[in-house]
Amino acid sequence: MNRLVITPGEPAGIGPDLLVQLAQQPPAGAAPWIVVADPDLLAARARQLGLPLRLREYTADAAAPTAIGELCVLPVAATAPVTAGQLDPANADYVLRTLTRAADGCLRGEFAALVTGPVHKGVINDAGIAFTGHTEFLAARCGNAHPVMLLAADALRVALATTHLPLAEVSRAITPARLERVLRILDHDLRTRFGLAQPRILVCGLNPHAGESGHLGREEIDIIEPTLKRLRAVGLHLTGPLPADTLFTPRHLEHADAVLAMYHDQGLPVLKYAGFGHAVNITLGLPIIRTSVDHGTALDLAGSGRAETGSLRAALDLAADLARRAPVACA
Ligand SMILES: NC(=O)C1=CN([C@@H]2O[C@H](COP(=O)(O)OP(=O)(O)OC[C@H]3O[C@@H](n4cnc5c(N)ncnc54)[C@H](O)[C@@H]3O)[C@@H](O)[C@H]2O)C=CC1
Ligand SMILES: NCC(=O)COP(=O)(O)O
Repeated sequence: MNRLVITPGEPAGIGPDLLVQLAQQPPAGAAPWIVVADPDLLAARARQLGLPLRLREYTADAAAPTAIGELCVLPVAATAPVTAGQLDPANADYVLRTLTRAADGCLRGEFAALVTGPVHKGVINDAGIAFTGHTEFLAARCGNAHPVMLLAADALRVALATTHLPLAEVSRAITPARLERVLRILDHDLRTRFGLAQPRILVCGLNPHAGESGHLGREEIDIIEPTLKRLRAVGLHLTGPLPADTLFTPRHLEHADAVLAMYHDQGLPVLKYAGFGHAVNITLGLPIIRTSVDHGTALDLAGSGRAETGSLRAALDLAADLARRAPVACA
């Protein structure tokens, strides 16, 4: 079984556009893919974009590669009518039903990997559902796995010690236990999923100038350095903590396979500057393979035909590669 499953994400965003647009292109990668979505929504978005679309209903035992202009759809009905560009909390449960169906299919081996389109975290919360992101949602769905967010663009890979956390909570969350868990998962998954025999990981400090010997913060001295020392002793190849402002320069990066940033906006702006439009988000630490686009819902572009499919294609290609390369086993 090498089928990939895709969730378009927020129905008012560009996710449905990207699927309709992708259907017009030669198939991405060798693996067939199935979309979990409302067929009427996809047909309506295709009409709005003025693009031809044939929908074929998915059946578990007959998933041939999809022809140009066609999507293979596992139908899940939207809760409320969808207008491109207009969020509606009534469809928050629809978004989560598509994700749940796709993730559960991966967990039971029906699909080889999950590729997600962008969701709108705010509107799901507006519907009264606590939700910080796919990463945390999928970790919970996979039996409370510890997820590690990694974004990759060309040779640059940036992982995060914390995911969707308000900045005011980050320092408290950088504990020896969390850092050790994240670094072990990162090292393990770079070996098993990316085929790196001895991954070289650069670790950012948390504070300006990595704390300036304790004068600008003590997390480096009290938490990060001792954790790195302990993990080096068991064979992990770790450099740091390094000041984040100079770590992301060629002199350091040419000697690294991945960077561990302490929080979302320490690492991702650099990654997106380097590769927005073709970067891929990968969730490590799960018992399933999950890749995703590097961008959000882009409500301003939904239904316009101006959304670019580069990151979704890259996410599909990487998901197919990862599924071919390695069965998933957690650290
Ligand atoms: N994987 C996911 O589910 C992600 C979801 N989000 C969510 O998306 C929502 C909107 O986030 P923003 O910060 O506004 O980021 P955004 O990525 O949606 O938009 C930022 C800018 O990039 C443009 N853009 C985004 N994707 C594009 C594409 N494929 N082609 C051409 N231009 C594109 C947009 O038009 C906008 O100007 C938020 O609720 C956020 O949480 C954000 C990132 C990832
Ligand atoms: N900036 C990346 C991001 O927010 C992706 O979150 P997730 O929905 O993949 O957890």
